Order: sequence, then structure tokens, then C-alpha cells
Amino acid sequence: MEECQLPLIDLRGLGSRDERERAACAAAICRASSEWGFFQVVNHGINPGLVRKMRSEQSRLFRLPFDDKVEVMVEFAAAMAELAGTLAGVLVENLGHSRGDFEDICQESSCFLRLNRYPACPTSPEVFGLVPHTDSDFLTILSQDEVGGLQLMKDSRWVAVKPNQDALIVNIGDLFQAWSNDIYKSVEHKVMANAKMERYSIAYFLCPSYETSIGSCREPSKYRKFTFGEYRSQIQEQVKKYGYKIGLPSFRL
Ligand SMILES: O=C(O)CCC(=O)C(=O)O
Ligand SMILES: [Fe+2]
Repeated sequence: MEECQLPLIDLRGLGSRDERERAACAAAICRASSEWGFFQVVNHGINPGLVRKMRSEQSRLFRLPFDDKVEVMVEFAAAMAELAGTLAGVLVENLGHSRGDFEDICQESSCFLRLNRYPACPTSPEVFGLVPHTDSDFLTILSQDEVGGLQLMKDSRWVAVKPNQDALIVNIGDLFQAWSNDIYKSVEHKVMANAKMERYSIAYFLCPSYETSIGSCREPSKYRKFTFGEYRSQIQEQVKKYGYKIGLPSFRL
């Protein structure tokens, strides 16, 4: 399996006093979002101690009663929310819209954190930990451990993402693809189970409320307008009926 180097973006650039550096960093984010739909970020402003704590406690979290898990998860989710908002702001401004427009439709209360655990699977090297899918959100931020197994579609081929413990992975979801009228790409990805090692990851999903209407930011729009609630229920029906999600193509005009 070919391993790829995802575009690696140093987010310190966004806070630079030099306007050219800020613009170059924003341009790198937008380019990666349209060419790959995926990138990694370092110097992302999330306290490395918090990331470590969340990672080291994750295996324990699975075994604890829910109440004991809440504190570190809330802290982590808040940090992820801020980073997600910053990245979404860059992507929105790049297409001529204001950060504020986006903040109105994406509140923290509709976003969520998912803790994934992939047990070791010795029977076969070709077992899915997670089947191929695109994410049904605006964007996802992922923190993974060192085991590896995440693969994404690049130029019609599956490529494996090399784990980088200093970086967080960001990927564009279906809603940003629809909103950007296909400028940003929601790319298929999957997780292959590891024969020997259990794997953990944590994903933060930037989602709007169910009433939020998603339309393209440019005309002529490639998708009909839909609410996020409508999107979710369509997907659920598709999964029930066909066993898989069709997603965006069913909203294409
Ligand atoms: O665990 C991973 O690396 C990917 C998780 C993922 O794609 C998801 O939760 O949607
Ligand atoms: Fe995903």
C-alpha cells in the first residue's frame, strides 16, 4: 500500500504579523481542501498536553462510566471547536464570504466528538475498521494514534496516511463540498484494521443544526438546497434501503 504525505500546514502562519505569511497559510489550506480534501496541521493551538491526555485516557475512557469521561472530553471538544471555527473561517473567506455568516449557521451545540476504537483483527489483513465513506459534516478534525490504518482516495487510488503524532488531520465533509459548489472536496476514506494492534482515534465533526439550510455559495448551483436534517434523514433511508450512503450525489441538480 502506497503511503502518502498529506499536505502539512503550519498554522502559526495564520497568526503571523506579516500579511503575506497569513495569506500563504490560508492559500495552503484552501489548495489542500480542493486538491486533496485532506491535510494535516501542526502548531494548531491545541495544547499538546491536552491532546496527550485525551489520547492516553482514551483506552481507559472506553471502560469508565460515562460521567467520569465528561470533563476531559468537554475540554478537548472546546479546543477542537475553536480550531474548526478558525479553519472554516479561512475556507469561507477564501470564497468571498464573511466568517460571521458561517458562525451564524454552525454553533458548538450541534457539533460532536466521536471516540473510535478499532480492535486488532488477526484473522485477515483486509478487514475494514470503518467502511469507505465521506463525512456528512462541514469538516472533521481527527487525532489518531501511531498504529495507522486510515486510507483515503487520491486520484482514484487508495493511499495510506502515515501517522504523525504532532499533527491533527483535517478533512472536508459533504456540506462544505455542497456549500463551495465542489471547490472543496469531500473525499472517501476508510480504516483498515490492524492484525496485531488495537487502534484509537478521536474525530470532531463540525455540523450545523438540523434546521440549517445548505445552499451553494456560487451560482449556478450544482446542488439543490437542503436542510441538514433532510440530509441526515436521506442518508439514514439510503443506508436502510441499499446498505450504504449515497449522500451528495442524490442532491445534485
Ligand atoms: O479513525 C479514523 O482514522 C477515521 C475516522 C473517521 O473517518 C470517522 O470517524 O468518520
Ligand atoms: Fe470519516
